[in-house]
Amino acid sequence: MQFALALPRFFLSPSSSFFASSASSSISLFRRPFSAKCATSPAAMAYEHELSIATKAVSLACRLCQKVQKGLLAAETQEKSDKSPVTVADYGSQALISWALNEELPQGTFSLVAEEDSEELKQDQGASMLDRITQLVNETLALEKRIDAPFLSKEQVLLAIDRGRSEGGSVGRHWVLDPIDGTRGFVRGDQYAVALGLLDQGEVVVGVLGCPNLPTNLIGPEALVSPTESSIGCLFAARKGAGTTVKSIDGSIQPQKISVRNLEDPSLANFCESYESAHSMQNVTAEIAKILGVVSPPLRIDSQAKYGAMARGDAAIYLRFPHPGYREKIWDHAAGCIIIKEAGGLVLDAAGNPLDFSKGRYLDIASGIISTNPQLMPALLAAVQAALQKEHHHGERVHL
Ligand SMILES: Nc1ncnc2c1ncn2[C@@H]1O[C@H](COP(=O)(O)O)[C@@H](OP(=O)(O)O)[C@H]1O
Ligand SMILES: [Mg+2]
Ligand SMILES: [Mg+2]
Ligand SMILES: [Mg+2]
Repeated sequence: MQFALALPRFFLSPSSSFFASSASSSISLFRRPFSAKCATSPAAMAYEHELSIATKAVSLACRLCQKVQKGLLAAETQEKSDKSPVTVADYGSQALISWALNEELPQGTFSLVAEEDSEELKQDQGASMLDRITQLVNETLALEKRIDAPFLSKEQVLLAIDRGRSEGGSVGRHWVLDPIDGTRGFVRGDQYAVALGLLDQGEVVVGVLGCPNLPTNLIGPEALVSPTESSIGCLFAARKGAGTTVKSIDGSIQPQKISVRNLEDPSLANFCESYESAHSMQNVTAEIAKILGVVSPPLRIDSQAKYGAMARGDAAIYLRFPHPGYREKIWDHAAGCIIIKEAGGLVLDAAGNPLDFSKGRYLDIASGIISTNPQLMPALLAAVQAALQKEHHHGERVHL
């Protein structure tokens, strides 16, 4: 019988689970999932193992990113062909998460849709960057304090990064990774997120957002001023049907259930949007806010940290209206989308359709992504249509 081929490696040999030996409390979690996955498991158990390994992989990557952000040197940042920045931390985070998930999942089953690839690193000018990434990955793995901490070669690092080339789609399971979302914020010393999701048959069923610079206290207009109690670094986690939780990355705050703001009067709402004005048309978002009667100033933060912040009530509305021609990628929204949905919110395109993650690496939407609670959504959709009509009349190439 060829049974063993289908078994996860950690199941065949307990010591081969990377995470299991680093935290004794996790051992039982890592041995349970195989039976949970193969038996007809109750809905409450679905994706529990996947959420657990995703949380651990994202925590590991956050550690690497925090270390790099503290001492980022110019030599550690590159410009991609589309002029966007990429750093040693983007590559290191992708390598770590890809490697860790592949270790934990049944052999041959791991499919990853991720933002980065190793093309630039394989060029002559990428050699020193690859050395640094390999060093960072191994230093981070060693911090897990395993006696037999693995050591990855440069080739293994490149291989792990390039596992992210999957096209995703509507069949089977695909992990979706943005190793650093908001690289511009990361380089600026601001907000960024490590964003990992899991698609099953085209639907996002698990999402984890590590936001190492997000205060654990609320940051919206109703934030209580209690600076002594706030720590920095939040990890949001959601799985289908089980709600959304947030905990602190440093372990000082245990996971707590969170929900979006339960607000019905749009004039009392506030909204969040990109920090980078090039990523979203701020004249359109200002017009939408005006139509709704929103008076609070926008909360502008980089990355999917916006989705996390909204899921715990920092903002009641999320608005994103890229300039015409921009194509949204699934890794920029997959984790954030389930974190909002499981916190009771809705994420739609500007026409009111749910986001479809089953079409490959891109989201196939005409214009804009919006999010709020179900009570406010009808008024928001009406305001969006009115604002887009107005833009259209002013001659901007806005798709309606
Ligand atoms: N012109 C543009 N319009 C909209 N989004 C853009 C953009 N250029 C880059 N982005 C995306 O915006 C993401 C950051 O999100 P936000 O605007 O919410 O901070 C970037 O993720 P990366 O930083 O992972 O490349 C990138 O995918
Ligand atoms: Mg990028
Ligand atoms: Mg991104
Ligand atoms: Mg990125």
